[in-house]
Amino acid sequence: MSNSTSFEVPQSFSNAQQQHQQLCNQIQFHNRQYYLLDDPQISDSEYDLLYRQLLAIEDIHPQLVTEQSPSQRVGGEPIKAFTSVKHAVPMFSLDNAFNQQDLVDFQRRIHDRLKQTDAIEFIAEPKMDGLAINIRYEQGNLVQATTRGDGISGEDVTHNIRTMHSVPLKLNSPDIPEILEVRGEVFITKKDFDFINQKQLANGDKAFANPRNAAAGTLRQLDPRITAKRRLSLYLYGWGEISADWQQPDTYLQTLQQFAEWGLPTNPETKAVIGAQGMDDYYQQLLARREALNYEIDGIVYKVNRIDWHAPLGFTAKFPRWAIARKFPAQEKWTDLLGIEIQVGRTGALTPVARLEPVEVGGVVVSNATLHNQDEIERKDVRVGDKVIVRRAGDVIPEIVGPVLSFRKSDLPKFVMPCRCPECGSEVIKDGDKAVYRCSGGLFCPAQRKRALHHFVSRKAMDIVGLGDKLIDQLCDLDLVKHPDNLYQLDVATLAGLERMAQKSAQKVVDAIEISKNTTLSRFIYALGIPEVGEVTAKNLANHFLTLEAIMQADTEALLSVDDVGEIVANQLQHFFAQPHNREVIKGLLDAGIHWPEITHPANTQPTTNSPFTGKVVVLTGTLHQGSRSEAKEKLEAVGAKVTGSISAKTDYLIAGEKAGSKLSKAEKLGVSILDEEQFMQMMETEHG
Ligand SMILES: NC(=O)c1ccc[n+]([C@@H]2O[C@H](COP(=O)([O-])OP(=O)(O)OC[C@H]3O[C@@H](n4cnc5c(N)ncnc54)[C@H](O)[C@@H]3O)[C@@H](O)[C@H]2O)c1
Ligand SMILES: [Zn+2]
Repeated sequence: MSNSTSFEVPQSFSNAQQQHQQLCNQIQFHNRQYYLLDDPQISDSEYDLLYRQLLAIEDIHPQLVTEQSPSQRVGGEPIKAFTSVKHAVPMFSLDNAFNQQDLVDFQRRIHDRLKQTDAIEFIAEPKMDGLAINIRYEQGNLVQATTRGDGISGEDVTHNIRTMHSVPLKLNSPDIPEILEVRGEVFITKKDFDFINQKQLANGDKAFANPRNAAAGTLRQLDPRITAKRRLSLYLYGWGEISADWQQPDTYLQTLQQFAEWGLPTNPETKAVIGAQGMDDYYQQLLARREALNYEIDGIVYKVNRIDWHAPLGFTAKFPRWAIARKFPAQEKWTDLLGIEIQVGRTGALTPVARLEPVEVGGVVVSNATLHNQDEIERKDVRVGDKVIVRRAGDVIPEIVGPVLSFRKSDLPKFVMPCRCPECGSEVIKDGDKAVYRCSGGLFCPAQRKRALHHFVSRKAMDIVGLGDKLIDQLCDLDLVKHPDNLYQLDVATLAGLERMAQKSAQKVVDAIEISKNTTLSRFIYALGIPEVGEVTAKNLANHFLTLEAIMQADTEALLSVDDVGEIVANQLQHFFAQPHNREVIKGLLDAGIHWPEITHPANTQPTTNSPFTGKVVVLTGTLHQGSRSEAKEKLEAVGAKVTGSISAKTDYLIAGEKAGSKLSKAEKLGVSILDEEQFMQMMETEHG
């Protein structure tokens, strides 16, 4: 392994020796957890760091290298439950490269040893994140399959390998060597990994930390029926013992191609590349496609393609000198979950955000990650105080995969959503059956300020012309406006002082604000921006209750008797008006002079016509040719129809214009009467005339 990162190696021999011993102990412990128990206690990058420290010490103090050092041993000892099998040819690990310079050095070392100067041809393959297997065929029959183990002896897992559909039990070609050992990686696809983990959790079992772990846990099962269920995959990338009389092709790539022709699974991504530049091109190209592959890879493996060069290059205690693995930046790190903070969004939605002990993942330092909502936290069961797995794949925002449960020493309390908004102290309520929690202080909450104001001035609300989003943002940023009632205190001088505003435009805005004071009750209700209360509901409320006071005082029962108001809407209304802050702002608006004409003939309680649409629930969809949908809606409402946005069993008519889509099919399914535009016009006209 190359040492591109340098560590402080103690100069005094006795200090170095002491530190070396500590590292050996730590690494041996983690090797056991990882290779034998399939239960790692630290992330791979943390492990790699320990390992590189060990190498750095041994580099400066070579007398510390003994046969027992983890640097001289491959993997872990075979587990006792399986029969231990000595490999005919040892199974090695791979040297690691962490950057392009390491690959340049790798090629230079090969040049030196072979006394070559030309760019070397390598084969490049994805480094599958699974575990190594040796499969032995005799006279074309699969006779044994073994794990790598400590490289000298492995575990006999023939019973499990035989369950894999991709592994031929018999090779049928006439040119199969008497003895043929093929080597490759047993792995689990991303899809199968998710599937297995869901099953594990559903059965109350521990989820696997990563696909490698799942593959190892699955392959090292005593009961092959479990293995068979979990769908292992295999790609071959090498060989062990092969009968000496076999005419092996000259190159690595041709040998793999021969395996493929015999029906053995090999990775179609495998390619020949030239020199350090070729290695880098392949690396970059695969790194860019990493997410799209259906299996996890943790790097690229390069091997000298000419087989006759392998012997002169030879092996170290751990790996061949003719191969190297360039690691991808780690996508997953483990870190501490220090706290869960609540962010309030523009719509008042509360989002829990994990505060993390800062950790570098995939090249950026991550100290926060969204946990989305309460359901997500419960599903993942993350708790403050946990060690959590943070993942950042490609350019995707970092996410928390889950806790490392083996680290949870004591019972940590579960997370609960606060019942008050951290920004404004208003009550927090759950959004119907959705997993969203929302601050109910819509008019007052600083987090919701801009959005509340944009909505307040919009055309269908208070319709304040000239008060655009950008101007509102400026007013908020300068703290000139906090709540909608502050708009009515703005004067020309203040507005004229703002960016891109002149005396004349400022005067126009002030005039528009003044004009907006004369409004209707339904517009006013709509302008308040109460969640779930759209234009239609606002109109129905106004027509039903006639006054603002009545709406504000209405109890659930009264609210439910209004058209279009269900339990969710009733709940939102009550919570909204219960907030003292919201009431204050409403009072401020009325004090500023907002008024509306008294409602004497509410449209839908005293319909003036007897159209076939009177009292009917109607939905509009698709493109209409005679005027817009909102015009059609006005006409319908004028004859006492109730126009709603979605099809349900209560819908009486669907008016379907051109290019009607899902609403049309839903109406058909529910047996709702469907009218085209012409039929609709006819029905409207005949009754009017
Ligand atoms: N978290 C922990 O506690 C812990 C403990 C021990 C080891 N580890 C991790 O295990 C790794 C070291 O394990 P290792 O010794 O098995 O080495 P390795 O996984 O880095 O590389 C060797 C292995 O790569 C695999 N491989 C995949 N594709 C290959 C290809 N195309 N050609 C050849 N080989 C291919 C083979 O299984 C081979 O045995 C490191 O990533 C280390 O972080 C972690
Ligand atoms: Zn709030």
